[in-house]
Amino acid sequence: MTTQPHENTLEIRQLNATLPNGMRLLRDVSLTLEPGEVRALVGESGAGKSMIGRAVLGILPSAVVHSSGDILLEGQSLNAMRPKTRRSIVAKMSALIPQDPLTALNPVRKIGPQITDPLVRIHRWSRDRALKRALELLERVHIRNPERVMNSYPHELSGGMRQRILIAAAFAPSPRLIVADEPTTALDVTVQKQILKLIRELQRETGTAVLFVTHDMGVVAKISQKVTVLFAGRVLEDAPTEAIFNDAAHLYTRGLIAATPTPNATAEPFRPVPQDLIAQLQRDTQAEDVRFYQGGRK
Ligand SMILES: Nc1ncnc2c1ncn2[C@@H]1O[C@H](COP(=O)(O)OP(=O)(O)OP(=O)(O)O)[C@@H](O)[C@H]1O
Repeated sequence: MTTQPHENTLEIRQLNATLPNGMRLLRDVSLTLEPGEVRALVGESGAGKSMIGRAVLGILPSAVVHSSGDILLEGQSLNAMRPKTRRSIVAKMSALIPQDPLTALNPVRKIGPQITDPLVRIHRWSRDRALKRALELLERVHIRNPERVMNSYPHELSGGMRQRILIAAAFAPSPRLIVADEPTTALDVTVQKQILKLIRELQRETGTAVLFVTHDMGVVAKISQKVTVLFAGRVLEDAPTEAIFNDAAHLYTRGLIAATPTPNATAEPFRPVPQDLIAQLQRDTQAEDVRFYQGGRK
């Protein structure tokens, strides 16, 4: 079966997510992700980065109500689908590399079936094919003695190894889209570098489009071609990574870049994003909320 190439692997159109108390977590978020592209979602804690990733994967917290917007995977509107179809399409086309590899793995199951089961259940592969692919991917992510690791429980492995396993599991079915949600945050600095390198290499080899959630502009520079900068669930800036670093349009983006610690000793010292800028953005956000609710949108 041949499939038509689509311009965008992912398209998010004016996505809003609101809590029942009216708090807006996502405000008209729109973005696109082309095949083979890495887009970083960046912003400080609480900006809504993970919420976007979760919305795409259909795993928003139950407290969140969607108020409007749509998500398209290879041109197919997820809103237009029945929930069961939507879940099946999303599971077949996408995968998650989570922040915390320990909680993402089932502690009482061996590693092997945790990689192979989704390949059999969701992708309808034979057990043999799934096993072969799991071993191949474990080798690719530099796991020594993959047979032994497949037979181990998560607690028998280091945090770095567990994250390699989740990367192998995410790439195993060759998904069109991967959401990587701060995949290096829970790891120590040297392991972080290796994991980032591995995701970059696998992404380039497979051409999988990646939505990469991070708060770290250093990571943004290393991994992405495009960047969406978020503040309080709102897109402040959307631009190619090079443009963001050379000539960011928004003061907040410049603040984030200046606030990134650098190993270069001659660089300017670390400066947090100025408080008056944050306060101004918070006022803008509140004013926007007033307009939103006065306009009768819910
Ligand atoms: N389960 C939940 N129920 C209700 N609100 C939530 C829930 N999880 C997160 N939120 C709220 O949604 C907003 C966005 O959270 P989100 O996790 O997307 O932020 P983030 O940018 O990924 O930040 P971080 O880097 O801290 O993970 C925050 O205001 C947060 O308090």
